[in-house]
Parts: sequence; structure tokens; C-alpha cells
Amino acid sequence: MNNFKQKKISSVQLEEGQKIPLTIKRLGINGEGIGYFKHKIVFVTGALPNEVVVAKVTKVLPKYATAEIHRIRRTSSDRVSPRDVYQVGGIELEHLAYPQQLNFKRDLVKQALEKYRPQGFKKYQILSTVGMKNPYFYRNKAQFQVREKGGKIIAGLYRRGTHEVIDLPDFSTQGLLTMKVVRQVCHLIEKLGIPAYNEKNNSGIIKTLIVRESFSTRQVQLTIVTNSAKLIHQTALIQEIHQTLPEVVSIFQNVNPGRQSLVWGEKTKILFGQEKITEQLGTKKYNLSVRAFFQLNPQQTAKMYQIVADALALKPTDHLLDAYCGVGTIGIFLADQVNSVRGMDTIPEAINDAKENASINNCSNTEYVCGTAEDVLPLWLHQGFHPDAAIVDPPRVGLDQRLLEALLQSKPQRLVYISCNPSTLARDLVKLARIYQINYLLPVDMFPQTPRAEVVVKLTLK
Ligand SMILES: C[S@@+](CC[C@H](N)C(=O)[O-])C[C@H]1O[C@@H](n2cnc3c(N)ncnc32)[C@H](O)[C@@H]1O
Repeated sequence: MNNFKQKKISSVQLEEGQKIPLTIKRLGINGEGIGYFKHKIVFVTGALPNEVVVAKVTKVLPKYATAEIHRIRRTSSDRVSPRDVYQVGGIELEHLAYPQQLNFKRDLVKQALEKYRPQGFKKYQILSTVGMKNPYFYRNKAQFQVREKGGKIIAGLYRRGTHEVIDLPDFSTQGLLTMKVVRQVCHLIEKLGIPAYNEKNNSGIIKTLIVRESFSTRQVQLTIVTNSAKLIHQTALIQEIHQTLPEVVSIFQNVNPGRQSLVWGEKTKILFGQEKITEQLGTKKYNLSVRAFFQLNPQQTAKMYQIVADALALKPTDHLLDAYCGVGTIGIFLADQVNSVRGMDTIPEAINDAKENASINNCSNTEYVCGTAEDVLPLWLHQGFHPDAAIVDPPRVGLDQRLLEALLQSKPQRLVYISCNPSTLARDLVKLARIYQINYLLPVDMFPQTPRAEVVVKLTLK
């Protein structure tokens, strides 16, 4: 009844397919242009601020509508020709000039602060976003769906909002080696007649190719995700990959049967070569196991870690906390500058990798524990651990309340918050700003051409 009423109210003004004139006021957090039609907010994919467009409504909901561009009447001077013409995710801002993308990411931080209003927020220094010289070909990992179309094997991403796979023979944000491997493996799958997955009938074998390249060693790790445990022509496929793609030094099969929203299934087995590939950031080496999280943009990661080092102004006597440590990347990067590093993460494989990475870099002053930050830190504090400096690098949900309380209790003198979500960051700063001075917020562009923003915040105890 309620739903029916709401639909009626919203359809009074707008209908799907209707063409409406709109002036775009600003960009939303997902990179869409925002305009208002008779006070109703309309998100227009691909539209830019100050543009006047005729938009075609694609969906009408009680609180907002979505639309696509039918025609641009007045074009923004910041509009550029995108290199990619595909309707897929990961390139939402490719039509916006890069300097404006960087401004947009800084603005997202400002908007989040204005929403949550942590103490003194109007005086916070939000620095200019650190961008890339060449904001393309930066992704070290491709995760492409494999399908058959018109007798050809294709690999790519889903068309926005659908489950139709769009073939991507090239993709400007993707590392060139990852693309080369995806295309050649598709060619071999086709040549050997291995059936690609068919989502409609839940038939076929090869579902997804996950390709990760090391930018420093040029080694490639390939995972073939399959619908069934048996991979027909496995020996021939591996042999051909080995012969034609010497960069691929590690091949895994992951079995993920049936229609799944998750890409990875439970079982992963090695088919060829070594278990791990090696990446290098600065002078430190990192061995990456197949499921381990590693930053997707190594070039910007190295810059970001240097920014973190500068913000922490570490001393040889410092005990450093690396909360949400992943495979230990950042703590190991900084281990030479401090007395000790302690980190925790919830993924056992990541903690094993962190220990191994500490060992191959001769960092004997590190300790890694598997567990949630909110459980482990209070325990360590209870045992007498007192961090002088701390890094928190949580997932998008931000800091757990218990971890926040533990931080407020332990009061590390210098704190760096690395956030991949300005909104949860601003929320968490409300508590942290009670005892910390917010020295600056520095956005770092880890994902050019997308609306995703990463921010480094320097905090010092008041
Ligand atoms: C954004 S990543 C940061 C990884 C690492 N600092 C790096 O730079 O590569 C967030 C990490 O937090 C871990 N994680 C998620 N929830 C957690 C929790 N409650 N406690 C500890 N770690 C958690 C994830 O497994 C992931 O490795």
C-alpha cells in the first residue's frame, strides 16, 4: 500500500523514458552529475557541473531519479574525450579533465566534513589531491569475466547495472601486461575449445580470469576461476600459456561452482609455477600470495607511504602500531625508522604473508597477530604496550567503536588515519578530534578516472 502510494506520488512528476532539461549543479559521490527537476534530485550518468543537458530518465524512486544524457545543450569546458567508450565501472570520471578530477576528490572530503562537523572542522587544512603524472595503465590487477559471444571468447566487465559482459580488448586504466595476458589466455581458451561459463544455463567451465602483475619484477600471477573442479585441456592450456607468456610464473585454479555473486570460491589449487610473485615498493620487497590484498596502484602507494612517513616524523625509539595491516606493507616500509612495529589483520593468510615479508626484508622488530583491531589493541594495551605513533588503515566501514575507544585510551602522540571513504573518516574524526589536533587532510589519487578517494590525515595529540 505504502509502496503503491509512493510510486504514485513520484510518477506525478517523472516517468521512465521521459526527456527532461536539467542544469547540472555538482557531482555526486559516485561521479554522476546532479540536477533538480521540480525539486526532485536527478543523478545523470556522465554529466558534468555547469552543463545543460536533456536527460532521459532511467529510474524513478521516491526520493530521487536516475537518468542518462540524451543531448548536451551546453558543454562544460572541463569535458574531455574519454579514451574508453565502454559502459562499465572503473572509468566513471574519464570524461572529466584530470585536474578537475583531483579537485573533485578534495571536495568530497570537504563535503563529508561539513556533514559530520568534527570539532574545529572549518579550520582544517585540506591539501590538494596528489595525482599521477600519467593517470592511466595504473591497475596491477585485472578481474575479468569470461564468456562466449558469437563463437568468440570474450573477457571484460559487466555493463553498468546488468550482468551482460562487455568485451574489453583494451582498457586505459589497466596495466598493459595484465591486458596482454587476459587477451592471450582468451585466445588459447578459444583455440583449445574450452567452454566459457554461461550464466543463463549455469553451464560451461571458465568464469573469470584474475591477473595480477608486479610492476617491479614484471612477474604475473594468473588465477582461472572455474564452474567445475575439472578443467578440460588443463595440461595443454598450461603448456601454451607457459610457451607464449613467459611472464606468467604462477597459475592457480579457483573452483566457484554455480551462480555466485562472489568471484572467489573456497578451493584454490596451484596448477603451475611458484606460489607467490614479488613486488617492490621503495627498497622493500613483498611476496604476494594469491588471495592476499595488495594496493592496486603501486606507483601511488609508494608516494602515499612516503606521505605517511613524513606525517609521522618517526624516531628510532618509537613503537609503531600498524592497525589493519594487510600483508604488512606499510609497517615494513617504515620498520627501519622505528624501534618496533606491531600489526593486526583479520585474514590469516595476510598475517602469514606479513610475517614472511618482514623476514625477507630482515625486519626483526615486527610482530603480527591475526584478529580484529578492536579485540587485539585493548589486549595489547592491557599487556603494557604503549604506541608512540599509530597508523590506522581500515576498510570502507571505518573504525570500529571499540578500536576508537582503545585509541583514545592509549593516546599515541602521532596518528595517521588512511581512509578510503571520506564519509566514515569524517564520522570517526568527531571522536578523534576531542583529543587530537587535525593537522591536515591530504587526498591521494589511488584510482584515477574513478570517483574513489583515498585520504591521509595527520593527527597530533593536543
Ligand atoms: C584498506 S586495507 C589496508 C591494508 C594495508 N594497510 C595495506 O596498505 O595494504 C584494510 C585491511 O583491514 C582488514 N580488516 C578488515 N576488518 C578488520 C578488523 N576489524 N580488524 C583488523 N583488520 C581488519 C582487511 O583484511 C584489510 O587487509
